[in-house]
Amino acid sequence: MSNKAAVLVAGSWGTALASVLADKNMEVAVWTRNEAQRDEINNNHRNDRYLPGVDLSPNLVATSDMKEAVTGTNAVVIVAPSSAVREVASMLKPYWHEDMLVVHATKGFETESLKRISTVISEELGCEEGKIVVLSGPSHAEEVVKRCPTTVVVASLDEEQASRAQDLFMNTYFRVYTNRDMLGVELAGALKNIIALGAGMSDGLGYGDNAKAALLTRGLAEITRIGVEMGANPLTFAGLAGIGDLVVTATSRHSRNWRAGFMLGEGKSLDTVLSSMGMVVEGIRTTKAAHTISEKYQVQMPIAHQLYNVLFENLDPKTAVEALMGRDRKTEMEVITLETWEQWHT
Ligand SMILES: NC(=O)c1ccc[n+]([C@@H]2O[C@H](COP(=O)([O-])OP(=O)(O)OC[C@H]3O[C@@H](n4cnc5c(N)ncnc54)[C@H](O)[C@@H]3O)[C@@H](O)[C@H]2O)c1
Ligand SMILES: O=P(O)(O)OC[C@H](O)CO
Repeated sequence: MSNKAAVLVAGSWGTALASVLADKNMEVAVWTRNEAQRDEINNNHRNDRYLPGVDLSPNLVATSDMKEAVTGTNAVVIVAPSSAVREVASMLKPYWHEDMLVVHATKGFETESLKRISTVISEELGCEEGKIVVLSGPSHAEEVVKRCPTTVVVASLDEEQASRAQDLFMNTYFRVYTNRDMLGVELAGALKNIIALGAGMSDGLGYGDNAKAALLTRGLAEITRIGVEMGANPLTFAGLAGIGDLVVTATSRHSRNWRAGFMLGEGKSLDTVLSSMGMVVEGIRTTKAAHTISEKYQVQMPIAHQLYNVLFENLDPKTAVEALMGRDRKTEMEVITLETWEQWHT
């Protein structure tokens, strides 16, 4: 692999992943459409809007020219918001070649088509889905740039591509595991943001740790239920991309999803919340996607359903909690067992 990597785009997570690579003494080109941001990175080694107060490595160079960003590299990392992935991948297309490792670190779906991000990228590049790797797991950009110990998972339909991605990113503070279940890793990374919104909302309403533990546990149950129905391995949801990322997102003030939920719980409107964030809150689009997916697969996702009502049907958050607490009596053991999953897949 060449010693140069390209990262498309320069938001919080793109800049943090670029820093991981720069710490491995790689030459890293970060592509951004924003020329002021490009100049700030190149002249001041800062990206203050997205990572305030962080000094970036001089190995990290920004450019607004896609050709310049990706020329001379066979490792490209796409870290655009889900709403922009198709557009960014289409800009990469003229420079894509068979030997290029393409890793994406976006957590969401293409809302209109309900496609996963790896599908969107492979469609735009005109390549097999096995050429794409997803990187996911519990990882706040703010902690990665401080070199706090962090573990993530990379998954691909092609294990060799996943190993290449593991080699690319692994360093002393950034530990990378592989996983063969790309579908499960992508679903877990996207869907946990809904539960993080709900956990923030619960905190904003003034509810306590009992409520949050309930949301995390039952949230994981509904993520696993839909994931297994769609063909994912249930064990993926017990791993870094599942419970790991759910915990880090739903319990941390770094999380934009948790913060947005908190403000909604305090009674702020969705418009007010969005205009004050200034960064992507993927859980909002993902709640819409999950609402449609749960209907399509006829799988109950009660927490996502109530979040949908709060976000898009003006339901008062407190009433949403009452609706969740007042559901029909259930047994806890409805989550599909590994045995059942294996029977379905043999
Ligand atoms: N921030 C984190 O800690 C973190 C960690 C893991 C995964 N992620 C995921 O990474 C993805 C990106 O999140 P982020 O935190 O970097 O977002 P961000 O809000 O910090 O930055 C988004 C960037 O995308 C750019 N952008 C938006 N639309 C664009 C377009 N059409 N063309 C080109 N650039 C465009 C913006 O200008 C901005 O620089 C999300 O899916 C998120 O869930 C984030
Ligand atoms: O800040 P959030 O809520 O987008 O979450 C960031 C990451 O997904 C945490 O792993």
